[in-house]
Amino acid sequence: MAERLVVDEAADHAHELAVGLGLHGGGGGGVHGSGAYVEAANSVIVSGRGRARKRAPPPRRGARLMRPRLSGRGLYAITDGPRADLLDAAAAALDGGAALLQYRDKTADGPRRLQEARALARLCADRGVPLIVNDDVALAAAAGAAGVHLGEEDAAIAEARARLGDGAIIGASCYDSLARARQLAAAGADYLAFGAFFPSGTKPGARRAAPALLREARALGLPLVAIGGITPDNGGPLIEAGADYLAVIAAVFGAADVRAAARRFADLFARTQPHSP
Ligand SMILES: Cc1ncc(COP(=O)(O)OP(=O)(O)O)c(N)n1
Ligand SMILES: Cc1ncsc1CCOP(=O)(O)O
Ligand SMILES: [Mg+2]
Repeated sequence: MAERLVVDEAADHAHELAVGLGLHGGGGGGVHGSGAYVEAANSVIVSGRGRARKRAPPPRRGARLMRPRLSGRGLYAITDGPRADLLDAAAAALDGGAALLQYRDKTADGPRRLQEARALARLCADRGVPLIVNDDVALAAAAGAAGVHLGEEDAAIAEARARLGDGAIIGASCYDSLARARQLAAAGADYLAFGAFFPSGTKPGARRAAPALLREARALGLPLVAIGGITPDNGGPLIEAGADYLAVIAAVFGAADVRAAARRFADLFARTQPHSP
């Protein structure tokens, strides 16, 4: 236990170092590191710097190092495609209290996507909020994002983990399937996303899921994300059912006042708790 605390202390110190050195694209909010971050944590332990007092034993093969990569709850704001004011809109969502940000841009404009993803990664690092890139593992790596979100048409978790490292946040779409959620949890997903829970103008053809699925998925022990047509007015029951994060596009980035829209979700989380099973 004492050794575990030493590891955690060293990790905190190394996190600051890694962010300061620009080694860590995301960070804060309970996220623990990229590959560089984990290496930095270990070097702190080995060199005896900071408050580290004793060298920790090497982690068991396959064991998760230190704390989970994602903890907490709140709004998971997802960008809504090309827009001239992307950075300002993203900053407003963070000002409003978004706990996670996803860069989702389905265009094939590689140079613009790279430039935007890098700018968002810097913004998020400054705010201590993880940036997740949708679909594109290579873009997440090139931008220095905290992680990637993968659906059924995207790369496998193992491929993303190999490319992004042990500290990356890898989220996975489970749609309406608990069986798929079990598989993805076993494959190393850091959060499980379900939905769509409501009709979505952003993705009209999205498969639908029912809130009871969230209640069942709690047993998997990973953070749960709900997506699809979510607003501050309909999101409460999803939190009560077990959603740690509400992933939202239109009700945040389609709002005239993005900051105020994000704030309404932050307020919803502040006043809503999960129901016990
Ligand atoms: C948090 C979150 N959950 C689900 C999705 C959807 O992913 P996917 O099914 O791959 O669909 P696209 O977003 O790629 O159209 C998501 N992006 N984020
Ligand atoms: C990407 C995605 N996957 C299922 S629904 C959806 C879109 C969510 O956007 P909105 O919050 O605008 O319904
Ligand atoms: Mg996808």
